[in-house]
Amino acid sequence: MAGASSPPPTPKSPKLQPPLLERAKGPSGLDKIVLRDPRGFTAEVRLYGGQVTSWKNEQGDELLFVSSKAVFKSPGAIRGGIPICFPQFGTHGNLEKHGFARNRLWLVDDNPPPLPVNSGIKTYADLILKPSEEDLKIWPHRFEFRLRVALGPKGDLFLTSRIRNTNTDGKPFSFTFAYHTYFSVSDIRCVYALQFLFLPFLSFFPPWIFQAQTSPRV
Ligand SMILES: O=P(O)(O)OC[C@H]1O[C@@H](O)[C@H](O)[C@@H](O)[C@@H]1O
Repeated sequence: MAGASSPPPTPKSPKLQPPLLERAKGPSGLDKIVLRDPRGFTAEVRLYGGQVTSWKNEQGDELLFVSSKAVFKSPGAIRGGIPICFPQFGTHGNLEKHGFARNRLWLVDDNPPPLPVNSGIKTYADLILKPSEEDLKIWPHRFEFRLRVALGPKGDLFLTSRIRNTNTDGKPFSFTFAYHTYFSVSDIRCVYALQFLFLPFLSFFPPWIFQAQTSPRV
C-alpha cells in the first residue's frame, strides 16, 4: 500500500501514434485517404477511380504494382493498384473498356449504412460513386456504389462493394464488375489462388470458352 508520503507516480508520456486515417490533399483538393494499421500495415485509396494504389506490410514492402508512368487524373485510368471495373468488365458491352467507375472522381461517404461488425477491423475508409447526368446518357441507370477499404487484424486488405439500384421507377439493371488487381509478384511460379479451384472461368484466349480452374497455381 502506498504511504501518504510516497511521491505521486510519474505519468507515463502517451505513446504517439500516427492517425489511423489521414486525408491527403493533392494539388486539386482531396486526393487520397491513407489507412494505417497500428501494427504498421498501410493502404492508400485514391478518390480518382476509388482506386487502392498502395498496400504495404509492416516492413513497408509494397504489395501492389503501380506503373512508374501511371497518371493519377482524368481522363485515363490509373495503371496499377486495384482499378474497379464497373458497370462493365472488359469489352463485354457497349461502354468504354472496363466501364467508367475507374475514371470518375468518387466522394468520401461520411455516413455509410452499417456493415456487419468485424471486431478485428479498426481502420477503414468509405467512398461512394453516383452517376452524373453525363454518365446517365451513356448508361441510363441510377445507382449508388459504396466501397469500403479496410485493413484487417493481420494487415489483410478488405474491399467491400455495395451497389444499390436507385432508379426512381425501380427498373432493374445488370452489370459486370471486377477488382482488377495488380499484385506485385517477384515470382509468378510461387503464386497460388486457392479459392478459385474448380470454378468456371471464361478464357480470354482462343477458343474463348468457359473452362474450369484445375490447379490453384496462377
Ligand atoms: O489497358 P486497360 O484498359 O487499363 O486494361 C487493363 C488490362 O485489362 C485486361 O482485362 C486486359 O486483358 C489487359 O490486356 C489490359 O492491359
